[in-house]
Amino acid sequence: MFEEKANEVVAALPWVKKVNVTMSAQPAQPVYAGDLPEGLKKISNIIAVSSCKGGVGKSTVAVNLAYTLAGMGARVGIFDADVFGPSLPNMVSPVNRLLVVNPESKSILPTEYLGVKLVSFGFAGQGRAIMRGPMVSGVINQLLTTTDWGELDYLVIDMPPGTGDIHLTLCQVAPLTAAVIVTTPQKLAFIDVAKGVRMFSKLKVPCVAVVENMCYFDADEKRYYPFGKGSGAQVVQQFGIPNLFDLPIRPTLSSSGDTGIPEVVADPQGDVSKIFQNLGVCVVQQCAKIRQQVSTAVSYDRSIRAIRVKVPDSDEEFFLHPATVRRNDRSAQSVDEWTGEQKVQYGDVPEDIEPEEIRPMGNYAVSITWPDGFSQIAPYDQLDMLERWALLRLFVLQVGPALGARIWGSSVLLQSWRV
Ligand SMILES: Nc1ncnc2c1ncn2[C@@H]1O[C@H](COP(=O)(O)OP(=O)(O)OP(=O)(O)O)[C@@H](O)[C@H]1O
Repeated sequence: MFEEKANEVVAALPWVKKVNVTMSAQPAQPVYAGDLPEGLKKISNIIAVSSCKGGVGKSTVAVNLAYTLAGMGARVGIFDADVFGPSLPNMVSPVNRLLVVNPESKSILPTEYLGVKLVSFGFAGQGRAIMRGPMVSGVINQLLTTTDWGELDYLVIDMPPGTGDIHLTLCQVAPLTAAVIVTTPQKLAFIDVAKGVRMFSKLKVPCVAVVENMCYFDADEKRYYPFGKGSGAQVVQQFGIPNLFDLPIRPTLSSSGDTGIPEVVADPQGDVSKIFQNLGVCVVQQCAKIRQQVSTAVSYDRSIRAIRVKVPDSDEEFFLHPATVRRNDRSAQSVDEWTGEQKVQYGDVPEDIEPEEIRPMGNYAVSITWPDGFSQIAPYDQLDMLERWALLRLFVLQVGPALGARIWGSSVLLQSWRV
């Protein structure tokens, strides 16, 4: 398309006699090429698809996301990190269902289906595994790092459910670019999402999207929400993750898990494929942003004991008092997720607390590590709100006690509403 268009536009110039278009692309370099295992060196982005509970559709999302990215022209691989119950072998139909080891380099060669490279314990010819934790970590480590993935734009990792050892192993071995969290709309699932975001925050991996799977189904010209409307808005507010995708319950999605043809391949024009297209675009954009480090710069200025926030795409910057930032943490450790009641009291946070480390979490938040080891996720929106709140307080102090007290009262209310 680009070639044709370039030809057409250039040929239309009156002084052009002949057009010769050469298409080339500069492959993106992996972010941390330094100490990486050989097999991972030529991978540009590694995306973890994760859920805290089993059976919520994580593998379905991972596989369909991978084939969507491949459909967009990217070079893609899928690593099924679930050693106990690998799902990948049922969801795709490669001709070769066994991984091959290159006798010279001793590296594993992935199998392939419709151009996507695939590695799963289910293709290792071992049957279902009965292994203890350290063995599992070892197997995963070996499978991931000794595979010769070649040049890939995206490696999608279908993580095992939960937030355990295997996740730590994976994050130590492979530099994850971003995570996509899959959940279902039940109220309780919010707590799972929170756990997942927190785990990835500790591992310094930004969560770029949440997929709420099995949200609704359509019947008798009506839309039904069998598990309730979900807690998407809460996810957006608390963690500042702007990208939420609702996937419906579809018999075709379920059967595609058994037929070996991903839904986005079987029905590329269907509704479900459109949702995956949007998810794919979101992942591509977020990865590009993460790589370019265009996120808001948040740093700690020790000389004035203030957290400096630089607003993206502008020269504007503002400063926040570290203790105020810590006191306004909205995580489960600080606020009761059910009642909204504040657990951390004002006096619990020392006035002179200083952050130990501030790291960007993609484009939406920073992760702040405090001296007591607590890792706080502070969405940029929240930091911005704290700045407004500080300005409001200044205004109250200036307008005098009587009017000030009334405005102060309403601003305290604002504060507790987390506007
Ligand atoms: N939106 C959906 N509509 C209908 N069926 C679905 C949908 N999403 C997933 N399923 C089905 O639900 C089952 C569980 O999905 P999947 O294997 O993707 O979940 P998982 O979270 O990866 O599970 P596990 O933890 O066991 O790996 C599969 O049979 C799948 O086909």
